[in-house]
Amino acid sequence: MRTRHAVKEPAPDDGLDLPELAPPQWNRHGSTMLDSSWIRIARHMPSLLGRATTLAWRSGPGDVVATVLFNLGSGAATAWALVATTAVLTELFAEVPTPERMASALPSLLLLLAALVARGGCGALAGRAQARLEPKVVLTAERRLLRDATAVELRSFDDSDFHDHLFRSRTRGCDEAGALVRQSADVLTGLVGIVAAAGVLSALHPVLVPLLLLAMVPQWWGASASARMRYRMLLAFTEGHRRKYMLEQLMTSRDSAAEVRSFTMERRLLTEFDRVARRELDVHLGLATRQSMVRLAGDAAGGLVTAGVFAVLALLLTQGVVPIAVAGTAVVAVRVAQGALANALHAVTRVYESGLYFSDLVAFHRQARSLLPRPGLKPAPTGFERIELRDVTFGYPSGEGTALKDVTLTLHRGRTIALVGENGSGKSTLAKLLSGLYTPQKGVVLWDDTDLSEVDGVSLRERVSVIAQDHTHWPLTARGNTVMSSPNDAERLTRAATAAQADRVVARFEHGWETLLDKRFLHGVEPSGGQWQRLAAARSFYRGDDGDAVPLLIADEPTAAMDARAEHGFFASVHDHARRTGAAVVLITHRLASVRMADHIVVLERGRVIAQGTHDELMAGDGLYRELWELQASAYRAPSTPHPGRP
Ligand SMILES: Nc1ncnc2c1ncn2[C@@H]1O[C@H](COP(=O)(O)OP(=O)(O)OP(=O)(O)O)[C@@H](O)[C@H]1O
Repeated sequence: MRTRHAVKEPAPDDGLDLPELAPPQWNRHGSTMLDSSWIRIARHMPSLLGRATTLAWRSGPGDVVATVLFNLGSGAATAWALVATTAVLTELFAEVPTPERMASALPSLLLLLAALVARGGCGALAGRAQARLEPKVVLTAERRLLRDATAVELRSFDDSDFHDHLFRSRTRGCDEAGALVRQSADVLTGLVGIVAAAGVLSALHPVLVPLLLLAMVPQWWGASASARMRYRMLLAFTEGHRRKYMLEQLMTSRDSAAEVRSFTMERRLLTEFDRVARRELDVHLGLATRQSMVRLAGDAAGGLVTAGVFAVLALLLTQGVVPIAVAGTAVVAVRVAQGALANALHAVTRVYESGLYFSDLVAFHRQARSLLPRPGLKPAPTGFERIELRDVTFGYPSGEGTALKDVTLTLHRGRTIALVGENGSGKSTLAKLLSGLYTPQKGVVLWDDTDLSEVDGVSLRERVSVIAQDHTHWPLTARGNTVMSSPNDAERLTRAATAAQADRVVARFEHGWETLLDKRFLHGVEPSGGQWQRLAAARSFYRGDDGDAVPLLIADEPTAAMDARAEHGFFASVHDHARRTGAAVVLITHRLASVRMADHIVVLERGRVIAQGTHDELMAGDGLYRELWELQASAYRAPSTPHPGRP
């Protein structure tokens, strides 16, 4: 019988029919820009220009001074050129024979030429200073972002708010800081041009200034319409672009290449791509028509108003209100001012837009400041005889409920403690608290009598060696991946590599320890999962092999990808490490056969310690540990069943 709500099975060449995407972080201010009025933009302008100046001053004060001075110089040269134009026209229209007119106009002509050269030179030098300033500003913003991102406490990365701010700042904030400064300088350039034209015209005849303002109205309208058009276009294209990007990634990336083929997804992906691309093309064509209509209307309005302004000038001329030379200069000034205004208006909208994205960066810095470790903490103790957790409770900022609840246990120097429990029971969280990456919300972690919440995190982490469950594949050589930030020592490297059996991995690399472990580099190689794990284990043995300086070694699922021989060797090395260095070792693993060797075993369930003791003690009871142990052991003890169909 058919169910009423049967799900339609896609045909193999149907697209993927992806649902609506969440709004992209990098374009989150697009709709704000679409709805912003000039009044709103003008209200924000002083503070944005102030911010741009401060930012620019911090990054390159010399270039800021040069930008301002050369822009002012360019404005002065524009005014000078307009005055010289009037003088040239006055001489040319004088009622004297032509050779005499030419001769007397020559000095003014030379002055005009000099003014134009000066204007061009100042413009070029201002442009150079601006071009130098932008990358410096971006660099300052990037450095500050990276400094804050690496300085904040680890828990910040579990906070989705912090993530959003960091992502937005990284993807657009820094570049927009540079754009904010560049566009602010463009606003200055445009304003200087307008002021120069208006100043000269008001000196020539006051009636010319309102005429100039009138001639600028179509520019204003054109700038508003084209800015709105631009944002509408960006918004309309965003969704399609992102879908196309996602599909392109799936079809071209190395990670998905094998599955695209194994599950024969090629046709469905291409069909979906075509569908999205066709929709995007339709939007594009529709917008192109509307854009040309707006441009046509803008040009027509601009032409009409400019013709009107010239008609008024002609009237003033015939009435004898302004002489012909002044009218000629006014025509030039109107063109200069219109050009400057168009540039300034475009720059103003971009300053506003960049300012919105830059505000994300400012918000990130503000948040990062509140997430820095407390200042004035004391250095970590050099060692301990025992580590004690008393009633420790911990919950992740973005997690639901608590990951650890009222955990109390003790670790001793030179002994191995194993944490066991089902997925999500809190083992890794407990390891992170022990390694000083997180601090509990309730209860204390003590190294002898020192409460770790009173200890500087960096100095504490220098005393702990960790093999993380999701260890990082560093884009470094095999040596770099093992030594990390410790001093390079050949004997120590050999010891660590032997303990983790990473020496056999390295022996197979053509360049030995100098082999780059990243395929993105020339001659780089990609180790297998198990080879990476051996290297990660060597990394922690290396760090731990530092006399008494590193008294705690934590291994979280260190052998999940290792073969049976490597796994056995690793656990033997861990116990040997504890005996040899006197360090306390915390071991997290689901392979209970390896746990048996631990001096003490702690069983966790839903964030609570439900049992602890030695293997024999726990096996004597009837709890979770015994149940899990029996399950694993029975898999090995089960008699082999013949394969159906085989004799
Ligand atoms: N970064 C995080 N943000 C929010 N919740 C988290 C985070 N990491 C872990 N948790 C939650 O904390 C609880 C304990 O997780 P934890 O990783 O400590 O378990 P585990 O015992 O190590 O599990 P596994 O055996 O699968 O590695 C789980 O409910 C998990 O969903």
